[in-house]
Amino acid sequence: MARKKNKVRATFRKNREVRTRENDLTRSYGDEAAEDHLQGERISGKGDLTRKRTVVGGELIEDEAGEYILPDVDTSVCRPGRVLRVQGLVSIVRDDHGELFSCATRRLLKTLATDQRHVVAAGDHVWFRPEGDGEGIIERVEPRRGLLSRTSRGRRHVLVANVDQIVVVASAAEPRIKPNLIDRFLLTAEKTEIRPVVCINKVDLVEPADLMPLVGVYSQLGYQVLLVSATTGQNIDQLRELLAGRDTVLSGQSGVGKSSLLNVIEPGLGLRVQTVSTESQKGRHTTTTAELFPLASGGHVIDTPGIRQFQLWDVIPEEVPGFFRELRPYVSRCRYPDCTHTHEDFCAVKDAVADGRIDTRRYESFTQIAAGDEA
Ligand SMILES: Nc1nc2c(ncn2[C@@H]2O[C@H](COP(=O)(O)OP(=O)(O)OP(=O)(O)O)[C@@H](O)[C@H]2O)c(=O)[nH]1
Ligand SMILES: [Zn+2]
Repeated sequence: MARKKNKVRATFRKNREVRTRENDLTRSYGDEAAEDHLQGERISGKGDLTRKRTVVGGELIEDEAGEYILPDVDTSVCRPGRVLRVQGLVSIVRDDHGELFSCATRRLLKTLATDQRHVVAAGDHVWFRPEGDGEGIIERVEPRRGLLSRTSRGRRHVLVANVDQIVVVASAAEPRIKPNLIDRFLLTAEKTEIRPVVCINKVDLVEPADLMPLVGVYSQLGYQVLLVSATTGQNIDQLRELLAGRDTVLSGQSGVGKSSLLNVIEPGLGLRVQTVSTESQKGRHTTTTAELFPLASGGHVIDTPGIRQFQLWDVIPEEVPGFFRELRPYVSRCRYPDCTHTHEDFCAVKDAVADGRIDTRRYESFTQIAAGDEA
């Protein structure tokens, strides 16, 4: 019988130990579980390192050495799958052949979730035990990366896991292009550390040359920029290629053409996307149930109204400079360690703006966001 046992080595670093452990556990079981683990048994190790051993339901989840042990899975009966969406206690899991299963979650894993939140999130890679009739039991959740989450009542709720990229969609016209809004979307993408791509749609409505200065700024910052038109099909192949085999969140202001782009990339998919949007009209800003839509080319697009508009991530003013790529090299060179880079003298950021090393418009975006101004 094939048994699969995985050990994920937790990296310990002085001072960052607790955070690192939180991240490690978060990747695997979600934040709520992580919080509980951290309240668990602690054993002092060398220096200021603190180590603990966690046992849940009689099963060892983590040993003193910080080895994180995933539950055993009997691979002769269990199958790998992907969670497309979570509906209450049921997760819709798609196996490698595209077959769908309504899965409950094994009790051991549930122990790791606390009160309201499910331990399984949309996008999770799982091992599940098929139980016939399109049903199954999730036995194990693989470690996560690329998380989109939301904080509610002081807890982080994972909306979707294992996202590869965020495509920030803007439109060249109707609605007119709003660079500051692109910056806001990029900032939230930077916060998640998921690769952002800028996609400007409706280029059929403008002179391409008019977009070049803006495209130049983003390209220089290292962002990939695509100029497309859902109407004429311009560069749609490029966008299709970008989505193939990856898990992508499409976000952007309402009306920029996200649904239209998905429709031309994959007819039929758009229809389903429409259904989701219509269903969620009632609670437009509160619906956060993420759903993965498999693409014929492999990969998925992830759609939820909340994620589309990107209103879920709160950013505190002090972290804003870190999310502007071009500001990062300068922030540590200001005279005052708590420099806000707005009104201070001897500010390396302002100096860089003054002599053109930082784009003025981007700097203005930065000051607006850091001041907490509405878009
Ligand atoms: N001229 C032009 N119009 C487009 C293009 N793409 C979409 N549109 C139009 O823009 C409008 C909005 O498109 P949608 O696809 O609904 O926009 P959306 O971003 O999905 O909007 P939400 O669902 O509200 O988030 C529709 O009337 C489309 O026909 C394009 O490339 N060129
Ligand atoms: Zn400064």
